[in-house]
Amino acid sequence: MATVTVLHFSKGSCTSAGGFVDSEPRSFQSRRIPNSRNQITAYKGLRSENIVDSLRLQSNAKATSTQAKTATRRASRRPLAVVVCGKGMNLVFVGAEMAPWSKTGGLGDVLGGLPPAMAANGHRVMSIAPRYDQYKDGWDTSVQVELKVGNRVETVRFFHCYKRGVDRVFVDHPMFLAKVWGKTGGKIYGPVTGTDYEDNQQRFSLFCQAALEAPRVLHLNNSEYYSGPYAGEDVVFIANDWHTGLLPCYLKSMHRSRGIYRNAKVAFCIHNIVYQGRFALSDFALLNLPDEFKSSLDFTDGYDEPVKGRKINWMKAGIIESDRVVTVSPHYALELVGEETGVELDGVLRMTGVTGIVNGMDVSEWNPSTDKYISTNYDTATVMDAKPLNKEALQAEVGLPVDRNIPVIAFLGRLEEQKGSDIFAKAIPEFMDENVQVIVLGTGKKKLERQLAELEDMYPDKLRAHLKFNVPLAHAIMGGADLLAVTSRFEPCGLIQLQGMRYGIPAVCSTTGGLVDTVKEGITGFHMGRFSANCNVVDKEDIEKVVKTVKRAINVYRTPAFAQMIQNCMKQDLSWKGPAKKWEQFLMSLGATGSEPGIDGEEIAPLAMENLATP
Ligand SMILES: Nc1ncnc2c1ncn2[C@@H]1O[C@H](COP(=O)(O)OP(=O)(O)O[C@H]2O[C@H](CO)[C@@H](O)[C@H](O)[C@H]2O)[C@@H](O)[C@H]1O
Repeated sequence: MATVTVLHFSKGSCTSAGGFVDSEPRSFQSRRIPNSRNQITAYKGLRSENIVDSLRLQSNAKATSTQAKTATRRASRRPLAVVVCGKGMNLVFVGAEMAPWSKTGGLGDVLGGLPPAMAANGHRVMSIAPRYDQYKDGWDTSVQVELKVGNRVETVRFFHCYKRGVDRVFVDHPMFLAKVWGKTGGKIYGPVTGTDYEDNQQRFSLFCQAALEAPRVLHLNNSEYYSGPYAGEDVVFIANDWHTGLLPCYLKSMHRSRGIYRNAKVAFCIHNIVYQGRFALSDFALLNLPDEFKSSLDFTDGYDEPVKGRKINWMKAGIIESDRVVTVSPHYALELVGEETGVELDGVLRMTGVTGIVNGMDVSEWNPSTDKYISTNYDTATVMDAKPLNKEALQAEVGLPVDRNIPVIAFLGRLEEQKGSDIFAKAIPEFMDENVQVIVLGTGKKKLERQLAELEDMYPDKLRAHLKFNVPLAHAIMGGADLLAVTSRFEPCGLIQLQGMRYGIPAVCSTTGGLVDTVKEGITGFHMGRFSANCNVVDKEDIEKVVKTVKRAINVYRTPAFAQMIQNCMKQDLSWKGPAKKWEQFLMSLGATGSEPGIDGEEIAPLAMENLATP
């Protein structure tokens, strides 16, 4: 029996079964030609007959004559040579968050950063998220589809922009925009953190269905190398977390049964197994799925929430109905199949298997040498001079005594049991006799926020608790802090420690999930050991682990070895480049028709405002 607390989502109310309305499928298989600066180099290497072949295929798909003429002109200008790049894949990422447009945490970061890295490697990439605000860079495509949700027919409209080589698609419906109005840090899933919208099942049922329509109905011509709808037989969908768990079910029941997406594949990515989308069994009728899918959703646990007894479980369906399952670090993949840590889906995951690929991070948004939120920019050569200046600026900004010689420990993240902010809070009084300052930036459960606010009252000259979602302050903390406390009970990958290392901050971290894969003891951080996964209590031994390791880190801070650790942290390539290659291998293994490897591209450098955390 797993001991991790599982959070449940509230149930919806409508009941009915039915189909959906759509437009005719279009068969289209373009020759994918890379589209970044580096990829243009590869394009030069294409033989002209490949390009002509590409044109013929494009024209089948109603590509415009202008495109054809342009490409012919290009082909005639470029030398003939051997083909140096693969054909790539048609990838469609689907997720409830997509930074910088929407983000409550790491899910948004991954949907923001991985797709451009895949595009840089020569794949044609779309990523789809709900439209939670009137994004000024998201244009109305005027394309609408009607979808059945519960017993209603709903109209969704697609908005779009093309950035960093990716078609970003936003699904527009009042269930998203009117509920959230841009407050994506806190209102994507419910009116306040920890409370869910009553109609979350209808919202995400609609979203999954819309995401399956987008590649088919949108005729996108933003890339100079790709055009037309994505949907041939070779689309690979990457569904992320429970909100997209029904995507493979709808693909089979609504599309494949009608001869569409026959060879399309779905990979299901688990960012956090604790959120599974468990609802009352009777809600199955809301989902417009044939009975044959009932067993994939059917789930029994020992909890009374949201109802006693049998339930449906969206994540379970995502795992079972997808072609392959992947998660965000190899160590977490091992934990997922463990009885104590698989949160009651370990048995299912042992059957399906799960691959672990460690996340990358957005090295453009998080770049100490260009970061506009820190007072003194720096790199590996200048970090030792710049850090003290940034620390002083940070201390002044948060209202702590300004002293460059005091080590500053930061804690940044959602204030939830997963992140162990309660363990950290209990440990703080035990090391406050040290000459140290603590800065917390986080928002989350009120109980946990209060706990930190009380500590600020206790230590007005040593601790600040900023209970907000504040991107500029997050950057300023990375620029000025010395140590990063990551006290997670479990951590699938963790992006905080990657961001910290990029800014020369060794992590003081628990030994779990992706923290095992990304933080090396004595080299890039300090490991505390594994904590109890029981979210209902704070284990005394875990408090001691935090205290002991924080004190150990403070002692190293005062030695030359710490300077070496800063260098070790900063010299790593933490970008999406390496993970994107692993993702390519993984997605190739799904065997979608026509899939070929891409090229060795560089991450497409963000231009202008594309990479800022708020659109
Ligand atoms: N108060 C605040 N103000 C400003 N920015 C804030 C903030 N609190 C958090 N952030 C930002 O939100 C992101 C949090 O990412 P994490 O990966 O650490 O956690 P999360 O648990 O949300 O993600 C889940 O998904 C990701 C992606 O797969 C996994 O890495 C992770 O382990 C898993 O739990 C970071 O970019 C961080 O800077």
